[in-house]
Amino acid sequence: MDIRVYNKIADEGLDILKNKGFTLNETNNPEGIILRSEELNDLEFNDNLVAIARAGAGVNNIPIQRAIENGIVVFNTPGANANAVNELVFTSMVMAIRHMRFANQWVHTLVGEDIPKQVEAGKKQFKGSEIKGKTIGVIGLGSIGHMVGNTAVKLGMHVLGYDPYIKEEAAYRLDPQIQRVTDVQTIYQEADFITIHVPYTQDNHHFIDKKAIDLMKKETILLNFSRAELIDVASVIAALDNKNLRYYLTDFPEEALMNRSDCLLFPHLGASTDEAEKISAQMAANQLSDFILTGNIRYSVNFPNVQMDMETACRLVIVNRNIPNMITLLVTELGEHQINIVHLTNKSRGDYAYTLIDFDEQDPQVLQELKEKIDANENILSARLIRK
Ligand SMILES: NC(=O)c1ccc[n+]([C@@H]2O[C@H](COP(=O)([O-])OP(=O)(O)OC[C@H]3O[C@@H](n4cnc5c(N)ncnc54)[C@H](O)[C@@H]3O)[C@@H](O)[C@H]2O)c1
Ligand SMILES: O=C(O)[C@H](O)COP(=O)(O)O
Repeated sequence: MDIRVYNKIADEGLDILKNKGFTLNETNNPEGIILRSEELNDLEFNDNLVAIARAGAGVNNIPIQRAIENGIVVFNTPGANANAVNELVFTSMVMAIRHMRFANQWVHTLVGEDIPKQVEAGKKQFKGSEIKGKTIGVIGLGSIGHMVGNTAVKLGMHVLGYDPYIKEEAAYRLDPQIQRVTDVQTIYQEADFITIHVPYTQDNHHFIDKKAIDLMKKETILLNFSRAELIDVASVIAALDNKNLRYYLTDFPEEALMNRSDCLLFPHLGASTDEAEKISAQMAANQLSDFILTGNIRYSVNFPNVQMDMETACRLVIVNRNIPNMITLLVTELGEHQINIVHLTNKSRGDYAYTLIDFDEQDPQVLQELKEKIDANENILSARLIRK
């Protein structure tokens, strides 16, 4: 069993894979892929590939729809790097309004034995302001956004939160002082800081565009630690130029933003901490290896959670279209091969469904015939046999 590793995945995750008997990067036909931000949208899937695990949150670098059609399960690691991003968001806000970039640069220019005196004389040029008492608008209240909102409350900010798709468990985690708004325009019109924490999809390209920026208060500070494509940078630059926006703080630099005193640019550092890299790699490795070894699914972005203890000699793992009669078809096929089903579970999500069937048949010829029969059905997107 081989896993293709892209990007710098923490050793703690790779060790999990090795300890479970996987090899890393040894073949051109791996069963699984583990990655961070590697762009895979044009990747041609190899025959053995059954799963892709993203050690991190964003999956816009993975061709999810094409993966589904090939029966490939895609995972991410919700929440694993949320605190790292949360801390960077507030660091960047304080850096901006306390002029820390320029203050630090200035101090490094000082020479002579009277530096303390020069510091006291020169510090007035860097007088800043505080975030306490200001209003922050948080767009997206998931793993990162809810933490940002809660931290902002603790720092004495007034928090407006917007997330029409928030999951119930995320809503429970929100500090009650966060004011939920049902219209994102309220955030544009009222916030001093606006930070966006939503996944990038084709539907929300330039989520924050000229129209949105035109609604913002003069001197708003805009933060983007989610994805470059969520924000129309040309409109950001125009608003910075005419002082309608005060600062743009982002993890996604591009040429047009370079060398501006009103931008703080970071090299996509949100998740780059020892802690986040370790937890993300461990979660991704566990999800990927469990799926390959048992068929169980946790935290997939394109399939439902499915967990069933494997107590039999053999398990059939099926990805199929979510249409009538699929279970009947599978059960009939097993019956025709005189196979007695011990456990069966089936869950669907949208147009696709996932089925695990446990039984004790071990005759390789019978199993091979069964798999070929099932594979031949056009509504079965993938079929796999796992032996204990
Ligand atoms: N800079 C970094 O290094 C870094 C690190 C982690 C995540 N990210 C980015 O941040 C994104 C969010 O991460 P997360 O872990 O919080 O994800 P998440 O899935 O936990 O939360 C996303 C939230 O956005 C909400 N949402 C979706 N569409 C929305 C819309 N149109 N309007 C308002 N809310 C909407 C969802 O309901 C969900 O609550 C990731 O997809 C990734 O692109 C960047
Ligand atoms: O979506 C994410 O998790 C972040 O953008 C982190 O990306 P990285 O793992 O490449 O640092």
